[in-house]
Amino acid sequence: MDSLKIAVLPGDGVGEDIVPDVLPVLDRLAEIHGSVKFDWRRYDWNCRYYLEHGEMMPADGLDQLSDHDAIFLGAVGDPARVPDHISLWGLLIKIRREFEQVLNIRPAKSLKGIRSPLQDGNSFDFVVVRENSEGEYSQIGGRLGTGADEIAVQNAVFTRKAIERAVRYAYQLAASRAKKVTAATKSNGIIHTMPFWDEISQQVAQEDESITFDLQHIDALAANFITKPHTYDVVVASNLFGDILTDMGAAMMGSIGVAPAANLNVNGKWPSMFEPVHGSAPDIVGKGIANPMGQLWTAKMMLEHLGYEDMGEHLLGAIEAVLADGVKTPDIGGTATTGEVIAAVNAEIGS
Ligand SMILES: NC(=O)C1=CN([C@@H]2O[C@H](COP(=O)(O)OP(=O)(O)OC[C@H]3O[C@@H](n4cnc5c(N)ncnc54)[C@H](O)[C@@H]3O)[C@@H](O)[C@H]2O)C=CC1
Ligand SMILES: CC(=O)C(=O)O
Ligand SMILES: [K+]
Ligand SMILES: [Mn+2]
Repeated sequence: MDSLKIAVLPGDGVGEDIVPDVLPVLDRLAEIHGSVKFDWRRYDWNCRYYLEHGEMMPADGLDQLSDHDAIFLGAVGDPARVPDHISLWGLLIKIRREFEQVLNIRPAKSLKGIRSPLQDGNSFDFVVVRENSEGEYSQIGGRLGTGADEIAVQNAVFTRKAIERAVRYAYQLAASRAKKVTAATKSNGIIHTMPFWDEISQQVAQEDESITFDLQHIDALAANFITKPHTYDVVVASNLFGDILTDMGAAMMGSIGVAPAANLNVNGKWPSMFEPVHGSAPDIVGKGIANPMGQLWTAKMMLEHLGYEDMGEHLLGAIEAVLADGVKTPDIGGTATTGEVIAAVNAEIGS
């Protein structure tokens, strides 16, 4: 039997409320399928660790993580105690960068049992491919001066290699879906990087004419998400645009608590990392009402990535059945607790 060595990082906030309780569901799924078992290795690296040690993870933290089949993470951030740029860049973004998890794949679709805030919210199904290694999230820049003359400069970095990689991945994905790729741009306002993005994505688009390709300015695209969400299949976007569009996708589904994500390493050198779209939700932490669906659906993406598609489908089926049954946390209109939703998914999985 295969054994999968998975690094488990609950992280902060609701990550700690959800992640540990999701693992037994996956163990049960593995037991039923009989072809694999999980070897969970927990790492409690988070803002508490930072306050004790002055860093978000040990100096050899990445070394320790490198030796796993995947990383299963909750969320990072405790903004009342540690500035976000320190906590996120010290753990989450550090792992994404150092492990070359260059793509962040974030599906969104209408789900039975959840009411979308959209008027036309019952028939959308799209995936955002977010460039995850560069773009607007760069460490290049700085601050200068004081008082009224104080300034800050932040440089965005775009490379041909990363743009081609993201658009090609979007194309591959679209080929197995509705054969449509939309690239998010803003070349009418950002005059160096975004025309570069447009040019390269159009070049990649020319390689495969079986896919419909469209460039849309991010402002119009955001509006279209609201008014005609069913017109999207695969959306490819820079790091910042993809970050924003995927919180929108989550909201369109009914709550950020249900949205999953995969940070993919595509060169096979390091593990990929699976974490839901949401953050640590400090406003609801410890109340037992955090929605675990996003973390569960994220687990489905991890299983799929590791080659256990059947287990992933089984899990997603159970998630959808529980939603349709109305076992829901308050963010999606229910009264169930985190634990009750997880128990319902566990029961739905069968034995
Ligand atoms: N990938 C990550 O680890 C991310 C971390 N963060 C960090 O998380 C902290 C909070 O950030 P926010 O901007 O407030 O975003 P957030 O995603 O944590 O919360 C936004 C809103 O969604 C709700 N929410 C989030 N997850 C939920 C769940 N599972 N069930 C029900 N409701 C849920 C929260 O209660 C809040 O009202 C910050 O430190 C931020 O930097 C934010 C986004 C992503
Ligand atoms: C940090 C953040 O907001 C994200 O990765 O989605
Ligand atoms: K997260
Ligand atoms: Mn985000």
